[in-house]
Amino acid sequence: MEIFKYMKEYDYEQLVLCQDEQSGLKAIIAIHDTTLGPALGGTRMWTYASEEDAIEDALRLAKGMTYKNAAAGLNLGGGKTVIIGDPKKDKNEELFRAFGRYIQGLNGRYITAEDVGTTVQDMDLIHEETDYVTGISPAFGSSGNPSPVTAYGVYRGMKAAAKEGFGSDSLEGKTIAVQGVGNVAYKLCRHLHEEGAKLIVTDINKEAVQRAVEEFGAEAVEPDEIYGVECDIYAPCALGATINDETIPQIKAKVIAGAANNQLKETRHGDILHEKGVVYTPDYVINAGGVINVADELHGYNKERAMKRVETIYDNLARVFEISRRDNIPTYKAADRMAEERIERMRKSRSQFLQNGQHILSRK
Ligand SMILES: NC(=O)c1ccc[n+]([C@@H]2O[C@H](COP(=O)([O-])OP(=O)(O)OC[C@H]3O[C@@H](n4cnc5c(N)ncnc54)[C@H](O)[C@@H]3O)[C@@H](O)[C@H]2O)c1
Ligand SMILES: CC(C)C[C@H](N)C(=O)O
Repeated sequence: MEIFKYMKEYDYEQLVLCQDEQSGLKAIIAIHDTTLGPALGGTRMWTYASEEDAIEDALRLAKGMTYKNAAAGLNLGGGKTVIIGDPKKDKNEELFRAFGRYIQGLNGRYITAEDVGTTVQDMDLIHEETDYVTGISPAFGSSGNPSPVTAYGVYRGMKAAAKEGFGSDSLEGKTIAVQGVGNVAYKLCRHLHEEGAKLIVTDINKEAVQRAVEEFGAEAVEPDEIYGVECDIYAPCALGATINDETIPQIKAKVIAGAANNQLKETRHGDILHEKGVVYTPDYVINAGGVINVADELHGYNKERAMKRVETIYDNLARVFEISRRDNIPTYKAADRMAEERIERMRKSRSQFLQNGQHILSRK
């Protein structure tokens, strides 16, 4: 991978490599765009096949956060971190504190939070060294684990997608295939079960599947069977790139709506879904509940205010579907257009009222 060429092509601002021998920290902080404000995005801890894979993941996820934050109406740019390591084996206090010092060194250009493989406890350790971390324990007056709020936002967004696909936003009696029943999807399944949906679930973690079977009466299938099941809605809630050349021919759902980031392997897969008449719900619009929730901490956390904003996911998606229908473009393009137009509008107006390029943290 030619890193500068890649960064130039997609307009990245900064890539920071952090190494600390003592703790074993190897982290990559990618900052995509700070036009709207400091870059906010979670920290993922994962075992990558190569350093190049890790860098590419950080870059892709950071760009996704630029679009997610812009589309959600937040005054925040996009960034993301990946820590190379096994979250089950390689975590220690020194590692997260060393990482916290690297974040502090960026002086507010990047603010972190949870992502796959990291927890509230990890954020509390990072907080020992920096203020530029959100999703820390409620004991600090913060919002805690963002996953339940992400799940609620996905649930509301799925209803907006159902309205587009089936003419009604009721999920009662709908069959929903859920891939991955981890932190977000477990809570999502609870909302869906309470509304009377039928659930088909899968996960590589058998205990997670068993919990969904026992608590929500879900039907369990093997991980590679989930794409082909008879269902109304497919909800990808594990990792990214599951909508691809192999899976699209198998998917029978009319609507795709789930929590995972970067669901389309390539943008052309969004074009194929559009041609097939499948309602694809852009991932970064539907899964913005968590970031909306942690972003509220920057103003002194107020749960009621945060949840009110999470409700806007329904209307944001209705707008995306409307643009897609009006201009006959795939929904992912409609969402990109909405986000890019906001960034461009703010880029122009900022020169009129924020001459120093100050961002919201400087007003704290
Ligand atoms: N947690 C949040 O607030 C949040 C916010 C926005 C987006 N997301 C995205 O939503 C997704 C889920 O996040 P999470 O916090 O629930 O993560 P998680 O790790 O708790 O859950 C993911 C689940 O997927 C399972 N899984 C992994 N590979 C699988 C496969 N091939 N087949 C079936 N199951 C598989 C895992 O075993 C795990 O149970 C991720 O893509 C994440 O980036 C999460
Ligand atoms: C809580 C957020 C800052 C990060 C979250 N993992 C996301 O992808 O949206």
